[in-house]
Amino acid sequence: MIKIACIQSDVVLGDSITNSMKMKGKIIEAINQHATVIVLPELWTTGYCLEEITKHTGQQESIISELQTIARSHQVTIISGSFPIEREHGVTNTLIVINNEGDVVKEYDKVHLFQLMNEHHYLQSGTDNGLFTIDGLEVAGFVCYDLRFPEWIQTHAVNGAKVLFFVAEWPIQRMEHWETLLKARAIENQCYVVACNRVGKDLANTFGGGSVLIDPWGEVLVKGSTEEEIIYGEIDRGKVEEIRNTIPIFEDRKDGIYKSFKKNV
Ligand SMILES: NC(=O)CCC(=O)C(=O)O
Repeated sequence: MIKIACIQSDVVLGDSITNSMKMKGKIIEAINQHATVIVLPELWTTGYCLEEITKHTGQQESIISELQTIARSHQVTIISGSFPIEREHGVTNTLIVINNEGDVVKEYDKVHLFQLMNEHHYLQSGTDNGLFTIDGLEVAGFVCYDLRFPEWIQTHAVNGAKVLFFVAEWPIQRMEHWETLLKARAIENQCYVVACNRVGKDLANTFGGGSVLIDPWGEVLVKGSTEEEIIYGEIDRGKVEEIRNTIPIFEDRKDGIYKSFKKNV
């Protein structure tokens, strides 16, 4: 069993220092509750202050380094939400994974930028996949709007992922979509889904929380409210195999037919 914690926090817009001080306290709280995998939301250090995002990118490295120290000292994995990262071609919205030895083992740049929140004007999208491992278990991580692209997620399941992590700033008016899509991704991929969303408001949006742990049969094991809180749940490594043996969708897929699809009319 792997004990997971999702830290569903509020974010002070454009204040990486305040946000990181608060988050470090919450991570220690989760460690004291014996969580060994800790998940944080999307852009939790800055929020969506995209117009001035380049002012904040310089502060991210030292925050990531502090998280690495916590991960190493307490031997926990931190799926540390996403950060604005300055790259040669521009700023990316990047999921960072730190393993229980304190090493950054994955940097996944959000592939699908969300136009409704102006990401395409300020950020660059990624092209790499979200696969990584936790103690030998193959898993994958995604950022918020990526959730709406089932082919992208399923490609990771076909390539071995057994747990799908989503980090998000998902507004409250679309919570029905959030819950339905997360459940669908769990059922259609026969994977655990772990999703961590922020709460609170920025200048344009109120965010809905509702962080959740769903098993590979689609059962919701634990679900957050619309307030700040840490939700806890457990992943049973054997459960994915059990569900995949019951309905063997990965054996029954017809990849060849999907790829050779031609419209005849
Ligand atoms: N931060 C995001 O990518 C938000 C995605 C979202 O709200 C949606 O409805 O999709």
